Amino acid sequence: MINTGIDRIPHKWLEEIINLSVERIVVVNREGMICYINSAYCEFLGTTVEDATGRDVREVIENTRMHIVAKTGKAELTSVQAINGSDMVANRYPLIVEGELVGALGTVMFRNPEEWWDYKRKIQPLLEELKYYKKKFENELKSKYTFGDLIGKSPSFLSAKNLAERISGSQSAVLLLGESGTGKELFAHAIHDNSTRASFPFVPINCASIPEHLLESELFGYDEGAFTGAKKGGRKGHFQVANYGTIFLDEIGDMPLSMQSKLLRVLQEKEIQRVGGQKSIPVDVRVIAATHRDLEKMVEEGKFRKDLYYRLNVIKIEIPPLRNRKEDIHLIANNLLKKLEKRFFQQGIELSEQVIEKLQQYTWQGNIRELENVLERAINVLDGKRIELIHLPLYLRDQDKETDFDLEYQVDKDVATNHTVQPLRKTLAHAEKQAILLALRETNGNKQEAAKLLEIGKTRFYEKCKMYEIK
Ligand SMILES: Nc1ncnc2c1ncn2[C@@H]1O[C@H](COP(=O)(O)OP(=O)(O)OP(=O)(O)O)[C@@H](O)[C@H]1O
Repeated sequence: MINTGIDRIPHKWLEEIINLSVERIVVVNREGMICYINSAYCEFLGTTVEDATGRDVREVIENTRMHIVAKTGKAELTSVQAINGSDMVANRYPLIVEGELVGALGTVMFRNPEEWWDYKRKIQPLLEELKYYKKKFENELKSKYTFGDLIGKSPSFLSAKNLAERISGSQSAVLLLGESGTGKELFAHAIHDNSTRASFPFVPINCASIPEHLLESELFGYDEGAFTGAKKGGRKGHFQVANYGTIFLDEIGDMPLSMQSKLLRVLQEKEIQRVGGQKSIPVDVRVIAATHRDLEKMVEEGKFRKDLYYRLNVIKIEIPPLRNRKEDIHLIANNLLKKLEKRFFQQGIELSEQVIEKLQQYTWQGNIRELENVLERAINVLDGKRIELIHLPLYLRDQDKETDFDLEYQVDKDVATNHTVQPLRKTLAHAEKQAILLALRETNGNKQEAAKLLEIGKTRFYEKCKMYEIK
């Protein structure tokens, strides 16, 4: 046998050596009976060495796992154990002598109570801060709106809302279409909230706001050393964070083509690969995508992948613009006022009849977001409780002047309500295409007749048909 030198240490030194190396120590046999426990540990536990020795460790130490380590032979290092209302850090080692598991040895870190208090004083605020951010992070990953928050009673809005409610439980992808500010994000929150995934994360991403070169690592994460500046240990991407939950890809129409193919692969394979990583990581995520762009047209123009469009467009929900549901304006305005009252610590603010009328006349290019801004501005300049015309921005107040202009430059009602101002070139092209289609309809597809109706030559007519891709 190798002489380790321990034999040369006088026996009565041993206990002091142990006590100096670790303040609190306990040794149990395979049955979990305490063979040895030092007085410092006993003092901390509020017992005595005489009382504790020979007893089952579970009777002496709260939340202990020493009896388990004595059986499994597997060490448990730096595990947090609550004793006497404090979180202690315990190390538990299997005691193996001559190759045989004979029990376990446990130590509790910190050499004396002062050290523990000192540690606690330094660490406790950090733990609390960590807890606070953890909670905040978890809350941020929860859906913040329910279907109850989606205000509107107009048939077109209700049909979108009912469809969204009906398909919430499904696992299929959803595509939300609608102008900016119509409430696409609200719909996505509500769908997640009403789904079986509600207790898992809801992760909203704005594809337009992330620089192209970062999008992949943001969505799929990266491994350590993937690029200069990559964090040690790598980082999870949004898809991994959203596991078992829902990812909301807002402004999907702004996703670069190169990224579209990567997204398509993830949707098909249901697994991701981190940037710089080799491993495929399975993910179970429902995708809700949204855009204000005309995706079909983008597909035609080769700006959006057709296969990805079909993947995302399993359930399409179109949210109508505010100007097409004027009957909802008053209702939504009142609802927004209630929210704003809370923010501004006010109560009982109301809209005058003329204001309601003005709000209903306006075309709301920015939809509900614009309405929200108009009301917030009004509250800021309000003296009493009633929002009057004077509290509205000039462009809204002076709609009468617009009416004068309307009288002078009479615009068809249909054009005024359904069309936004486009570059003249685009508007003319649109009108020309419509005129050709109308003529062809009138003549049952006879091109010569149609050209005659339009009073243009045959060659020009064929050229234009080619240009507008009319067969
Ligand atoms: N039906 C609704 N009832 C009440 N408030 C709504 C409704 N729809 C939208 N809002 C409010 O309007 C604002 C804009 O909504 P949201 O961000 O969901 O629109 P969006 O279509 O996603 O816009 P963007 O395309 O610009 O991202 C939000 O403040 C939201 O609370």
